Amino acid sequence: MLAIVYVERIYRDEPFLLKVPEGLAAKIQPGCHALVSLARHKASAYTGYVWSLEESGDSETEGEVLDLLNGGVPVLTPVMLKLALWISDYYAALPIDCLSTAIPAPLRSVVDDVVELAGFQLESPDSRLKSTDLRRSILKELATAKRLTVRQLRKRLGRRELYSALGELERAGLVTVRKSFMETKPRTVAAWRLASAIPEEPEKLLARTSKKRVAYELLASAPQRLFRAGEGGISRAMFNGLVALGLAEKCEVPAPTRESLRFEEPHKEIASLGKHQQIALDALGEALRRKSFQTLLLHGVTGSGKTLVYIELLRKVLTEGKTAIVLVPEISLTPQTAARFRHYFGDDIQIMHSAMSDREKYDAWQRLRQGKARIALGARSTIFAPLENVGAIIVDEEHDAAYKQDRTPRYHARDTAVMRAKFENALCVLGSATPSFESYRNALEGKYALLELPERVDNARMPSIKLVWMPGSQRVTPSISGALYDSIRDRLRRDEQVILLQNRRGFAGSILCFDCGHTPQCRFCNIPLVYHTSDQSLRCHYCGHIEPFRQRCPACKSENLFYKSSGTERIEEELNKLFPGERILRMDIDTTSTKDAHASLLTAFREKSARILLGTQMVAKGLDFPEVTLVGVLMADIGLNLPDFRASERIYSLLMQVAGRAGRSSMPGEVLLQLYNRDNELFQHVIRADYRKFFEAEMTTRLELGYPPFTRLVKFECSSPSESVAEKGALALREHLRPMVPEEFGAILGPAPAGINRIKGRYRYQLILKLSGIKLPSAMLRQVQHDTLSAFRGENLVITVDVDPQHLL
Ligand SMILES: Nc1ncnc2c1ncn2[C@@H]1O[C@H](COP(=O)(O)OP(=O)(O)OP(=O)(O)O)[C@@H](O)[C@H]1O
Ligand SMILES: [Zn+2]
Repeated sequence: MLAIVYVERIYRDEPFLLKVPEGLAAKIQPGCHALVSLARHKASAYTGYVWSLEESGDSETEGEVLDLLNGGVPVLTPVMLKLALWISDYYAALPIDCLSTAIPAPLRSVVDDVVELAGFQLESPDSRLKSTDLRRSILKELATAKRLTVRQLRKRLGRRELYSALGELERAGLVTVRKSFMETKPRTVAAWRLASAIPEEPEKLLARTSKKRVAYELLASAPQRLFRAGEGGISRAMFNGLVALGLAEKCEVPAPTRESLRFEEPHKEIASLGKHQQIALDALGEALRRKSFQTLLLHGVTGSGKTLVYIELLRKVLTEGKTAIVLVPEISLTPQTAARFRHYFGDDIQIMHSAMSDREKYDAWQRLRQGKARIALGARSTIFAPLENVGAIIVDEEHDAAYKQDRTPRYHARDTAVMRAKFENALCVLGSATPSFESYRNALEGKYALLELPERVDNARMPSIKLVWMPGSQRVTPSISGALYDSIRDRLRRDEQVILLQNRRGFAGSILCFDCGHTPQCRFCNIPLVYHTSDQSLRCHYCGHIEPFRQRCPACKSENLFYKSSGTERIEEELNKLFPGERILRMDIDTTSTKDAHASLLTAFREKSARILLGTQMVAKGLDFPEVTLVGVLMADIGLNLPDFRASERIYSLLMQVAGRAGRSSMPGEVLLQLYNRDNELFQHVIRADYRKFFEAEMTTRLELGYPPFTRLVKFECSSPSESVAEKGALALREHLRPMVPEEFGAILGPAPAGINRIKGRYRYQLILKLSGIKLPSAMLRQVQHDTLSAFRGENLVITVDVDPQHLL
């Protein structure tokens, strides 16, 4: 028998044709993780993934399969194999990179696994499995050494069929094979609760004002509950002091996993679905019953109750005996959503968190693989959850750019979700208040079914949105207008809550005039120019056009220019002056870098220990706080400075998302957008909050300028420590590309320096290939890459290819 295997660490497109030894022939299957030896690389063993199997023929083999890992159980289902190869083909990445991306790292490395003799043996080994030399030797080694790593066993017994033998022994209950993980975290932590038998008159033991009394009162307030050090501000020493007095007892509890240190929210019972929710759910139920692949776009305004529709759909999916995947842009930003899912599905849902340890990732994977959890919820890579019999894949906030992976393979999880649903014969549900143009266009053209939730649930109304034109407004501080100040003050008087967004998205080095609001643009591309300090120039990062810059606004000659985003910290100071004594929660990269900082900030806001939440983009997504009645955005138009044709789409969606945080209950919401470019048509669309109109207007521009979704883009990036090599590489690449792109089907733009033109000591130049109506086969794209590189051997040139880039910077 022969196996076709993609091998790790070998960078070639084609799989290897390998011999399968007799002993493995009965067990090997497509999707198995295999240990292999290659004829041309005798010295070391490699691992790889079995793609398919063939009868032996005359074809020449390139090595052989030595063994099967993971107990011979395939790590990739047939659908996953297909999906990985689709990613490879569509995103022009090596198949092996795509296959290994689909499997979590802790599963891929096996040499450190620990093998031990099983503790109890009820039957003698011989009655259960055939004894072979290798199996006997393994048992003998373990009898003396007690525990060995696979690496140690390999040294003693050789690697041939070792894993298979271990797998057999493990299945017969004779040995255990465990993953060993470098854990820095303790497995258990101490916790305290009120002692079960308390001495009489406990107060007498405690001085009236002592900290210990505070700690005691905390424990007494919830006698059954376990408290951890730090809770209620009580230290470990203080709790131990109570133990010494006989007032408390100490226990060991399992260390909280990343995911269980989570945001808790009181559950809200919902009597019935709203009218539109019910219509959408009925359509989804109908689609599910058809048992065939379909993509549906759920376009629901903010606060329309999309989450509940997902939950009801998932219930139906589980009832049908199927499994499901739910993707969210980032878990830590949406703890409320995660908490809701967990409430409904408990252990049936496996939440994948980016901060999980290796062990947690491994355990999560096994739970899903073994069907112990039937729903996987997580960010981008959760699209590879090892579930079988998938009934539905839900992509929440499908427009979010976080779904695109920014390293090889540069897949888009939303598009990958659609493909996986197709291979699984499942439903794919894309949800958003502001769908991506790609998805909305597909819906209008009938490729996707369109489901709409045009109203908020529970009689809540959409907030009213007003613009505050900064150049013509009186200001109370440099960043806060009188209008915004008055509104904040009103809310605080009524004891309502406020969310403030310091928008800095996309302020990537372009310039804004404080006086007239002008931003210099490329006259060829209609996108803002980027300021380069090194040579005092403005450059177009799309076409490469350069013009000199003299520190004055080209429109009004003012020198009062804004170059860099002003931070949230400064706004916080301004707010402190305006509202002395008011606690302000600041949420940005600096305040959320520590563990669980997100969850605790949001908890504080929910408990109303603060009424103002100020932050960057992080405050715009998914938050659901009924008492927020005002949303203020500082510099609402800054995103327009992004040298990217998607700038308007992104800023529209950011503003609609953040505006959507206001007025989600019976209290009406108000939104104030402070801006400079009031004339930009975008803001008229924002005020009207009519997505469809905005889409139509923006699509006209896209069509005129030939941008996606009317064309498809491929971005090439050439980087090198030498600027001239990077640039020459890009030029050479362009020459290789030119013959492949007939003029009527596309254009090559650039080379131009990338937005951040030097990262980690490497200069970056980029080329953008714009294709209309054709697709270049990925083999061709890789060939071009390869041919260019071969002329730059030894010059440290790296070329990356990004199909459907989300950012042109
Ligand atoms: N039928 C209903 N009756 C009452 N309340 C509901 C109903 N459906 C959902 N809700 C509540 O309405 C609120 C908004 O729902 P949800 O967060 O799902 O909205 P959404 O559409 O995801 O909005 P966004 O896009 O802004 O995140 C939640 O607090 C939810 O519990
Ligand atoms: Zn240009």
